[in-house]
Amino acid sequence: MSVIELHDLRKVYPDDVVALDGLTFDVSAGEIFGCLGRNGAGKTTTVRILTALTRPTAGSVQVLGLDPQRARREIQSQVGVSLQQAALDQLMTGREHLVLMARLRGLGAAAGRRRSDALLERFGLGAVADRYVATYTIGMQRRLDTAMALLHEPTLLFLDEPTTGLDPQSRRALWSFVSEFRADGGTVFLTTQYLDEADQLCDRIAILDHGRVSVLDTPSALKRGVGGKVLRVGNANPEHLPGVVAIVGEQACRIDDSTLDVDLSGQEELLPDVLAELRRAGVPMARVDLVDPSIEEVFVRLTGEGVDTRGMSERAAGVAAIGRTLATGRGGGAR
Ligand SMILES: Nc1ncnc2c1ncn2[C@@H]1O[C@H](COP(=O)(O)OP(=O)(O)OP(=O)(O)O)[C@@H](O)[C@H]1O
Repeated sequence: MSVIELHDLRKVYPDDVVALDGLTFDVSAGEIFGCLGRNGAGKTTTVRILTALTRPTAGSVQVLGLDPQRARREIQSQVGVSLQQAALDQLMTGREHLVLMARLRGLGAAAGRRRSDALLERFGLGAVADRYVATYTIGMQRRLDTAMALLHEPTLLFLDEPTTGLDPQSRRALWSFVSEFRADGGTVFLTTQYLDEADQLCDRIAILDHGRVSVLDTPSALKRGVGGKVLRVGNANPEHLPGVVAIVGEQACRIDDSTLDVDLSGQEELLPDVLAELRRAGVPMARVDLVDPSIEEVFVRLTGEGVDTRGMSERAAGVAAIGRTLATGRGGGAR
C-alpha cells in the first residue's frame, strides 16, 4: 500500500526558480525511503509539499490517501515532521518544549507529561531535560526536535537531513531510532546528503537532480545495476598508491579513512596487475578484498562527479590527496 504518491509534481518559486520539475514516485507503508541529492536539488521543497507546508505549482500528491492542501490539518495530525532548521526556543527547556507541544497536539496534561518523559528518555535527553535549549549541542537539539515530532505517535515520519552536522555517535543513534521506528510499523521519508546513510538505512533511494528523479531503486539493485567490482585495500598507506594509480588511473581510486577503493568496472583485466603491484609494495593480501561498489560509486558512475553531495566531496578530497601525493612524491595523503 502506498502512503505517499507523487505524480509529475512541479514547484516554481517566484522569479521562475524551478525547484521541482516533474517529480514522480511513491512510497510504500513500512519503507524507509531516502531522497538524496546535492544542495538545491529539491529535497526540502518535496518534504514541505508532502507535509502541507508549501503548495505545489502543478501535479498531484497524496499522503496517507489525502491531498495535503485540502486536508492540511488531518495530514499534520497524522504525520511527524522534523525539518532541517529546528524551530526551538533557546530560552525554554527540553521538557517545556515537549509539554507545550503535547498541549498543542491535544494530549491531556497527565498524558502529555508521561509521553514527554518517555521521549526524553528514549532520546537520551533525560539528564538535560530541565536545561535551557541554548545549552544543548546540535545533536541534542536535533534529538529534541525529533522527539517533538513523535509526541502524537505518527505512523509516517518526515526527517529532513536529520544527521547534517551531527557527530558520528549521534548519527548512529539517529539511525538506530529510524530502524526501530520502522520495525514498529512506521514509514520514514528522509532526505540526506550522506551517501553512506542512504545506503545503510534506506530500503529505496531516489536520487534527485534539478527537481527530477534521476534514479530510484533499492541500494543493492543500484549497485548491481552499475555492475563491476571494487578492489578494497584496508589500512592503505599513501606510499602504496602511486603504483596503483599508474595502472588504473586516478579517477578509479578513492581513499577514505585509510581504505583504498579501486574501481575496476570496465577494466577488470587490470586486476592481476593491481594485485601484483600491491604485493610488490608489501601490502599483505589479507587486507585486500573484492567488494560490490558502494552507493557512492554508483552515484559517480550514474551521474558523474558533478553531483556534489557532502559525502562525495569528502571522497573527492581523498582522491585529490592521492593526486598531491603523486605530484609531490610526499606521503600523508590518506586521512
Ligand atoms: N522559499 C523559496 N523561495 C525561492 N526559492 C526557493 C525557496 N525555497 C527553495 N528555493 C529554491 O528552490 C530550489 C530547491 O531548493 P530546496 O531547498 O528544495 O533544495 P534541497 O535539495 O533541499 O537543498 P538543501 O540540501 O540545500 O536544503 C533551490 O534553487 C532553492 O534556492
